[in-house]
Amino acid sequence: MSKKPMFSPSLMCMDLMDIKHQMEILNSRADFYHVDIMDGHFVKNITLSPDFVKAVSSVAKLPLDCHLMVTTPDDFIEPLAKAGAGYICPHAETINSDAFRMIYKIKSLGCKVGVVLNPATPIEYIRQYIHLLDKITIMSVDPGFAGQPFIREMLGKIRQAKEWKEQNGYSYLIEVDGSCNERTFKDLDEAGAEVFILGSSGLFNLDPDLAAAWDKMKKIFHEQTGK
Ligand SMILES: O=C(CO)[C@H](O)[C@H](O)[C@H](O)COP(=O)(O)O
Ligand SMILES: [Co+2]
Repeated sequence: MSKKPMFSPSLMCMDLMDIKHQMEILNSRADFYHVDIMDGHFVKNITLSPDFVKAVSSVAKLPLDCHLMVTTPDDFIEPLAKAGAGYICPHAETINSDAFRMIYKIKSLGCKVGVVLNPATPIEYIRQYIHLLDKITIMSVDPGFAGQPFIREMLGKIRQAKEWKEQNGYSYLIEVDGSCNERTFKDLDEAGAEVFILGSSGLFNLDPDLAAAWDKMKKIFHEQTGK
């Protein structure tokens, strides 16, 4: 049976002058909100923050899914849980020395836990704890910026995540971050992606009216995947 795709608009790609109105439109359409948190160190950019999560939590009717592009994710876990994060997702590259401690800490605060993999990081890197995760996110661009070209080599990593999930009965969601749009939906879906993070090319640039942009995105997705 073909699974229903899930969509997660990337809030850093929104019109930041119009956040409340756009979230009201997306509340009844999307499945998650993707919140990029960067520290200017793990990646050379600075975007959203725990304060942002707190500010939008009163409007958000969907889980706030926090993608931590920071060198010291431990510093962000409690502030994010308090701010209303639904999922807290550090990068695998930043938790090698305390992965299990970090995973259990996130769960103990009542949040779901995800881990994000850079394009250059093999999926084997998270093999020892993958069964504990609610979500794995495969970056299909190097992290830090929106609007970059898709890295096709990531399709094999998505297939591997799907194979392990099916073989072992794991429950993690398989999510893709980076250049999910009309050029990639078909290949991503065939490989096994379940959650598609939508940035400018996948959603926000499709139409100045966000409800119309959403309909266009859904139409494109359906034409390409039959879903
Ligand atoms: O993590 C990210 C970048 O480091 C993001 O989630 C971006 O918002 C996302 O990549 C934006 O989507 P795009 O289609 O790649 O512009
Ligand atoms: Co992201």
